[in-house]
Amino acid sequence: MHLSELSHPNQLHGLSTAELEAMARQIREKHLEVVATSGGHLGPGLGVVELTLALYQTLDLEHDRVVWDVGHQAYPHKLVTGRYKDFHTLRQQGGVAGYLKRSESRFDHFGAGHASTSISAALGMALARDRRGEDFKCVAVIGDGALTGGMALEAINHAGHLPRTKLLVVLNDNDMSISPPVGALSTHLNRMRLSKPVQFLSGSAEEAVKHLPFLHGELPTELKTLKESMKRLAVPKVGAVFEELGFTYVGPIDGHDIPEMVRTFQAAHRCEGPVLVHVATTKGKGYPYAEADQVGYHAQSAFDLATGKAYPSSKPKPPSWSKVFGQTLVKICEQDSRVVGITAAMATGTGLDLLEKALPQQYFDVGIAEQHAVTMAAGMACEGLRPVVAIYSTFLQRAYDQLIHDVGIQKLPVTFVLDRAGIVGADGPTHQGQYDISYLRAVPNFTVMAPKDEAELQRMLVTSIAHDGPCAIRIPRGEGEGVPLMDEGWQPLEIGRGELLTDGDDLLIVAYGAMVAPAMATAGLLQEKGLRAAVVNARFLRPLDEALILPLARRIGRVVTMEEGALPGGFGAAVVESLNDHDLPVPVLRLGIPDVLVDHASPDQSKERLGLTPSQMAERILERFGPVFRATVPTALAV
Ligand SMILES: Cc1ncc(C[n+]2csc(CCOP(=O)(O)OP(=O)(O)O)c2C)c(N)n1
Ligand SMILES: CC(=O)[C@@H](O)[C@H](O)COP(=O)(O)O
Ligand SMILES: [Mg+2]
Repeated sequence: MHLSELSHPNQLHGLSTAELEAMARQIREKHLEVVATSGGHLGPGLGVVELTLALYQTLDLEHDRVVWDVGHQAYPHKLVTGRYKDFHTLRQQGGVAGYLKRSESRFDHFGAGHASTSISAALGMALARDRRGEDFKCVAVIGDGALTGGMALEAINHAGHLPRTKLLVVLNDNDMSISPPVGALSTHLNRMRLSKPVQFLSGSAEEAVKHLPFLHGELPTELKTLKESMKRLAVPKVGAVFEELGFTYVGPIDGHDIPEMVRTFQAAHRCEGPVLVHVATTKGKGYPYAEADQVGYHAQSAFDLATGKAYPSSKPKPPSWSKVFGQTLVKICEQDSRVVGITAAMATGTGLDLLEKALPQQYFDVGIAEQHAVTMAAGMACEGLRPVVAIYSTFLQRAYDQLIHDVGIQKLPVTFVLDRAGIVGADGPTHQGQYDISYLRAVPNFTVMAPKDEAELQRMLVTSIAHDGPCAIRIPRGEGEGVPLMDEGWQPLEIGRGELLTDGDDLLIVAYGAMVAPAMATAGLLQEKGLRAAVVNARFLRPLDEALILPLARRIGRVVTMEEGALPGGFGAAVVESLNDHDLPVPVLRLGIPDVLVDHASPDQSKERLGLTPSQMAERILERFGPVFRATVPTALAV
């Protein structure tokens, strides 16, 4: 059977190993073709092709549940659950999502995108199953990176305490997070995988004796048993950690050996209580470039399959916000040894890999552990360090209590750089940096700011590090505005002071962060209609520059706010509240992300859909204030 004929994963039942291996080749081919064409996560899915086929051959997906952790590795899952023909639309507007999505398929039993949630969800399903007296398998497939997330360990702690709750946890151990994994757990997992006895006992025993004629290429049962018992005795049992926590541990087994996995999963399904099957895989398996550069091929934009290289961009791009942040922080750390950079397993994404290379002693990667990162930074700040925590806006959501409880209330000098703040695009709703303006507004003692461009980012960084209290700076995904940058000597900003970029009497536009450039473009379009708008770069959400904004609002009488964030509780709401608190009944048009989920699409497509392009914003302004403009600005709109 060809992959394209598969409409239900149960069609995998009864296929021979050879047929499954042929299917594996077809999955890899499709996976590579689509990701090379439109970008996406490459290495993770290539590593779980055989795992997916073997696991699904032992499950009845009409009844059983499978929860994939993160879901970035689940392209093979999508290809064997009826989405082969649409797979070319991966991560495109209206197309197949890049993560599991309950609304996309009945085989997507739980959505994700953020790591370390799968065991909790699968355990919840198992407990519900038992309460309802039903009988289906519940399986969580979690990576070694995601296993470093606190939630995963919380779930293991709970599941291991329920000896009669059947649950299968498949640990996909490819010895990689996005970067090489960090932490004691990862070292422990590796001890089993890499120890000499297991290496000897794994494949080499068969190889060593296969040529002996009387063995006919087979390892005699006695030697197999001996091998197994030696394996179990000769190396520290990595399973002890899980077995002491109440799990039956099996492994590590070869995650590319379909028959071995089928046998093991079938045996695991017969076990009572929680079972953990430790599967050793290779991230990027089957594509040499991805195997050789597992960090670089975790995720890729469109690339040439033959060379593995990204297509050259048509015109030179300015450095990304993340790169400017990373480079600037290196310079600051060189001049001030109190300053340290902290990432939660996102060194390359945040630009902190530059600090790791330049000043490793001032760099910390805590693994996928955002809560720990925040509170560790708080502890560092108590002892005189100036920690800079770089976490994506969406992933920082996971450490909200730590922001309040450990940093804000104690007013500790920690700087947070929220990368990917705003619309990120193809990663969709779980990854949009949509909520940080709202969720930071209420956190006590925080100074919250957003730069209009990379030069202002540099100034905000030095301002934050010098400030004796917590600060948060949000920056968007992708390349910056391309403004000239200084190498050092950045002038700190006055906390709470915005800037008037251009004055005008017909309208006041107050823009925040990455919306300042679009605000200026919108003002330009309005000027073509005879309208002169004042534009303020707010710079600060907290404290808001009321001394600048309120007199302008009072004089002009019409306000538009612009933010690349959720409108509920966002920047515009802060301006409205300020006007209200000062009894200024000035009409405000708030432009931003309404109370909706922003699905996967390109950032430009999403902005178009949300009415956030300069031309759309100009139209919306004219629609809202048109009558007033006609009455008070006769020359306006006449053009
Ligand atoms: C809470 C959270 N923090 C960070 C990330 C970013 N992230 C996506 S995949 C990944 C690495 C996951 O490693 P692993 O679970 O081993 O999966 P692999 O990529 O190796 O298949 C990280 C850090 C995330 N998705 N969720
Ligand atoms: C799966 C995951 O969460 C990360 O790989 C994320 O997709 C990275 O996002 P960026 O591509 O914006 O760094
Ligand atoms: Mg991994």
